Amino acid sequence: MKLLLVAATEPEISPFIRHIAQNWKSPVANIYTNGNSEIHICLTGVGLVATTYAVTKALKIGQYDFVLQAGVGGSFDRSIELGQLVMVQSEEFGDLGAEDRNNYLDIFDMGLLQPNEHPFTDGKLDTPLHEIPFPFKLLTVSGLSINTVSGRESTIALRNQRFGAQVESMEGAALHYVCLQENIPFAQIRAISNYVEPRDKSKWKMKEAIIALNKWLIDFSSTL
Ligand SMILES: O=C(O)c1cccc(C(=O)CC[C@H]2O[C@@H](n3cnc4c(=O)[nH]cnc43)[C@H](O)[C@@H]2O)c1
Repeated sequence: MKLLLVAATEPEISPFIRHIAQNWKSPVANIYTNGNSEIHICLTGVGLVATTYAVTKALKIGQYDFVLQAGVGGSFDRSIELGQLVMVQSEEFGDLGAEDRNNYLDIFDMGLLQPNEHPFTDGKLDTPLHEIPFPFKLLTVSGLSINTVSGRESTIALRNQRFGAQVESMEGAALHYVCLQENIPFAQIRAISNYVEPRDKSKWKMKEAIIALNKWLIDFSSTL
C-alpha cells in the first residue's frame, strides 16, 4: 500500500510523524517505509487553494493506492463531542457562489454547473465508500468547506439552513474534488476541535482533537 497522507498544518499530525519516524525507515524526507507499505507526508498549508495545488502536484509526481486527509475541524452538529473523530463522507463548497441580497446562491443555483456534472453527485463531492481500506468504526458525516471560517451568527444560520452540513473545514472539498477528478481512492478524517459558533477559541479542544486524530493514525498505520 502506497499512501499519501495529507494535512494542512504540521502540528495536526506531528505526533504521528514522530511515531513513524521512530518506527519506520525514512529513505527520503517525508517518505516512510515499512516492508511493502509506504507513507508520503504532504503538508499542504491551510485552505482550498493551497490544498488543491499541493495534492495535485503530489499526484502528478507519485502514484498512490490511497490518499488520506487528516486534520481538525469544526462541528455544526452538537451531538458530536469535541475530540471525537469523524469520517467526512460528502463535501460541498460553502462559499463558492454569489450573494443575492439576503440569499446565497451556489454555483448550481447560478447555473454555472449542473449538480450531477462530474465530479459532483447531487451537488456534492462524495467519497466512494467501497474503496476505503479501514473498517467503518468512525461516525460518517457531511462536510462543508469554506475560505472564511463561520464565526458570525448570521453566517452560521445561513450556512446551516442552506447546506445542513455536520462539520466544517477549510480544505476537505479540495481533497475530494482533486481525488475524484484523478480517480484515486481517498478518505477525509477529522477530529472535532470546536463547535461552529461565534469565535471563541477558549472553548476549543485542539489538544484533545490532535491526540485523538494521531492515535487513530498510529493505529491505522499499524494495519498497513
Ligand atoms: O483563529 C481562528 O478563528 C481559527 C479558525 C479555524 C481554524 C483555526 C486553526 O488554527 C486551525 C486551522 C485548521 O483547522 C480546521 N478547522 C478547525 N476548526 C474549524 C472550523 O470551525 N471551521 C473551519 N475549519 C476549521 C481548518 O481546516 C484549518 O485547516 C483557527
